[in-house]
Amino acid sequence: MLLGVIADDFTGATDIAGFLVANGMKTIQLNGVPADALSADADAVVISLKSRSCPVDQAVTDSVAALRWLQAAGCQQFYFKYCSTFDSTADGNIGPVTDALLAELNESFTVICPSLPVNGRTVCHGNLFVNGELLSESGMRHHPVTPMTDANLMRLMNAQAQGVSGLVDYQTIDQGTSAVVAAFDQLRAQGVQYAVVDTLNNQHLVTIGEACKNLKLVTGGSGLAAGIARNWVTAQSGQAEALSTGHPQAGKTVVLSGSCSVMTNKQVGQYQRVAPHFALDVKACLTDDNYCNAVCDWVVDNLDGEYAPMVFATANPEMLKVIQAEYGAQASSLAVEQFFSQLAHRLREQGVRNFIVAGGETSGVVTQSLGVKGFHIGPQIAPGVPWVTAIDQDLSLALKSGNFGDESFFTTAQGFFHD
Ligand SMILES: Nc1ncnc2c1ncn2[C@@H]1O[C@H](COP(=O)(O)OP(=O)(O)O)[C@@H](O)[C@H]1O
Ligand SMILES: O=C(O)[C@@H](O)C(=O)COP(=O)(O)O
Repeated sequence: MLLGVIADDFTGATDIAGFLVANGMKTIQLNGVPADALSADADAVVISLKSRSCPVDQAVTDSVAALRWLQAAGCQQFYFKYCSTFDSTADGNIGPVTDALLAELNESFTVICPSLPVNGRTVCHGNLFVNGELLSESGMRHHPVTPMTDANLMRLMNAQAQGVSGLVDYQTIDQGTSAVVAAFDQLRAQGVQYAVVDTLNNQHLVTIGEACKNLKLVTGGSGLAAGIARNWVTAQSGQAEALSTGHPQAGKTVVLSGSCSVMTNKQVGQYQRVAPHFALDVKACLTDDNYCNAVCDWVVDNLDGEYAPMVFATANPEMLKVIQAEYGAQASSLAVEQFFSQLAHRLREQGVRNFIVAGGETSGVVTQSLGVKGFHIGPQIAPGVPWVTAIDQDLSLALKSGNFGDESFFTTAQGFFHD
């Protein structure tokens, strides 16, 4: 085992696992920290946690446990994967988890690299942009759990973490790997622990990846995975083998959407035109004990059409504001998550074998409730969203991060089925 990845949510984990496979590393994804050692033929192991929005102590404990497991598995470099839109406000978990991982590794320096240019996430002068808009002016400012109202990564890290952030700007990165390594050395000498790295394009990620070769810990979105994988890939890349084990089979399929992102709103809107759909009533999730059975029956009645039925909680910012004002932001999002968790479990009992899920937290609860231990990684439906197949059950999932994929994502995903 070469590379160990600790991902702070489940869509994030499949996102980076997909990029590692695409860049030639045989990769396996494990849901949570396994109780035992693993004898798998893999170059990289991705452990998915649900640590993005949980209490900070739990995020630290779970992340350190994952690190220790990966060390015991023989990994030589470690990658803390978080969201390409950071998804972590001033009191978020990225800073404390980074500090704890550095301390555990006896290290004092790492990079902060959320960028993913293929999906429009870039960093310029330390500010994170989403499709050319500042993060704080993008749809992410309305996120139900982590509303991002600051785009400056140094400021966010300084608020969350114990240490100090510095910047490696894009002019330095344009100068190539040795200039970036020299900038890291200079920041280290100034007492900086976290180097925020500007990234405008994929070439920058390759340069940053090379410059990170000797860092025990790197942190970032999935974009940096391509650069890091290059440092490890050997002639016997396992891409084709890994892709075939992760391919989905035709079978009963459902779409569950618990994301309220701008792109998921568009995807849900488009899919409603062609497929049976059911809009969740948050009040019923909170108050009606029989609601889940009723929705489950509706899904089962609609499984035989051309396209899979969709159950969605997805709401636009105005609708979300009304719901949150009435029931509370935390209570309503929890009720929706619990609903999807129960529904997924019941649908599995009804023979559903393919789950297309939109939303990181939503994917986390669905995967946990299905009791999947880990995944083989299959083909990418869209950048950052591969089909994955359970290592221990006859079950495939497409775990879509809120803002990933294009408008026809849900139909495109169903075009991958083998008989
Ligand atoms: N209609 C709704 N009302 C309140 N909360 C909602 C609603 N729809 C979704 N949510 C909650 O919003 C959160 C969305 O987060 P997540 O699933 O991670 O999506 P994303 O990938 O877009 O961040 C979840 O906690 C979900 O339960
Ligand atoms: O890095 C990303 O953008 C994704 O991998 C990711 O973490 C997405 O999180 P959600 O938007 O909560 O799905």
